[in-house]
Amino acid sequence: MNNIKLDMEKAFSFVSRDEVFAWKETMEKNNVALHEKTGKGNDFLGWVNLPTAITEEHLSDVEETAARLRSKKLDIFVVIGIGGSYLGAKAVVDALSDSFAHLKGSDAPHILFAGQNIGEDYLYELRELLKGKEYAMAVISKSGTTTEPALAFRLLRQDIEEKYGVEEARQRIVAITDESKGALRTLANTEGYKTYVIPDDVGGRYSVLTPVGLVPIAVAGFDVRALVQGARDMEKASDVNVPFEENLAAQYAAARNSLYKSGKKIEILVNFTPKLHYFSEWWKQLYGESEGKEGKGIYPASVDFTSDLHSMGQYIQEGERILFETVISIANPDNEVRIPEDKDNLDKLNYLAGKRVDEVNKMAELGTALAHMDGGVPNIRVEVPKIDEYNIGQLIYFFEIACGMSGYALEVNPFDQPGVEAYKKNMFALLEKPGFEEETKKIKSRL
Ligand SMILES: O=P(O)(O)OC[C@H]1O[C@](O)(CO)[C@@H](O)[C@@H]1O
Repeated sequence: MNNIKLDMEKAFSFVSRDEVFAWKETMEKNNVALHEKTGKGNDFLGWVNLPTAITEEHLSDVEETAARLRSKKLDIFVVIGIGGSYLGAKAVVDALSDSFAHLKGSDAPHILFAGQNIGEDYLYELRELLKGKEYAMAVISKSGTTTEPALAFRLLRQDIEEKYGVEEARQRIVAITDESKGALRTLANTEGYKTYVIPDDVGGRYSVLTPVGLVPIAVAGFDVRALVQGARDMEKASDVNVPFEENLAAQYAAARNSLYKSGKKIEILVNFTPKLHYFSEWWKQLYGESEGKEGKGIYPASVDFTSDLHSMGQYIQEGERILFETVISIANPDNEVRIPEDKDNLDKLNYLAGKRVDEVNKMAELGTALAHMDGGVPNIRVEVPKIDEYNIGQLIYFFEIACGMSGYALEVNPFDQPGVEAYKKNMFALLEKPGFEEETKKIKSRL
């Protein structure tokens, strides 16, 4: 079953339906290359069949770990990781959580993140907070050597061992990393932490349905089975035997490539609910790292509407005409709020009395799409019935498989990220990391 609807009508006045559908053969071929592992980066395609490959035992194991940790009556579960080892869990947990859960208190621990930045104040304040809280943590790094999470884990590991003692700390740390390589694997084996493996053939940005995402999402109290089921159903709906005319992910990949070729260099992922803010951050890494290389690629940006209509709205309406929008539209919010009558009507809102707030939001969405279209910004709409585990699982796989097909259409390897190394090399040289002596000399001569 496919719950997602794709509406490209408001893009078709910029690139015709025929132009988009002319990608049929290419996208079908690209989909086969992903499934048969014959294209570029084919050693990183473990995510393609991941949803259907996830076993019952694996899901039970993740749920047992989550239950064991939660039995410690945690206030906070800290997830240490960066990029793909952070954004998937953050996206799903934020989408599914009550916006004010941290102030309302609940049975589930609050999920906080570390190692996703090198902000000294952030780390200081987090450590101060944790002193007075019950907590446990997951440390997530595929390579096991990324500086940001390694640094955060070095600090937080010392703290947790000091607070609970080494033995109990071991019971409160889960390590999610490579099966055999990397410093984190070595440490986890030595310490006897509960560990999960990030498969070799699944890159960070495609790893949300591995334990990288599933463990934090389960600890937060969400239904990982429904999430995986949503992804499984989208895996089926995007399979190679599904023709382009019915394969929405292939159509989305085609539309964005048509728009790119027509000069629309920036894709803005738009939401109309703040719950999806981090879903856009996850999507940005997925598309940015996959496509932005060899001097090519659509630049993935994002906005939260209607908030950002009052900041970025001006540029989108009238700035440089290199933009298109992809709107994730949620058909039904979880809750109902009706606008009350007001006897004085000073705000002149009585014409809305009795209507749901979502009706106003939906008209803002439609009005924005029409205005932006009139202003030269094509609009693709991805409609999802509601935000829940199942539908988020569908969306995740939809964007992943579309990204693979789209990256191949750009003729890049969508599964590497060589450009990320440049900053690391300079940072290590500047920090005088052993082994970087030559680079240190060179970089210092530039300062
Ligand atoms: O899980 P790791 O190996 O710590 O990597 C984290 C992130 O760093 C990158 O390798 C580069 O940003 C991403 O691709 C990845 O998601």
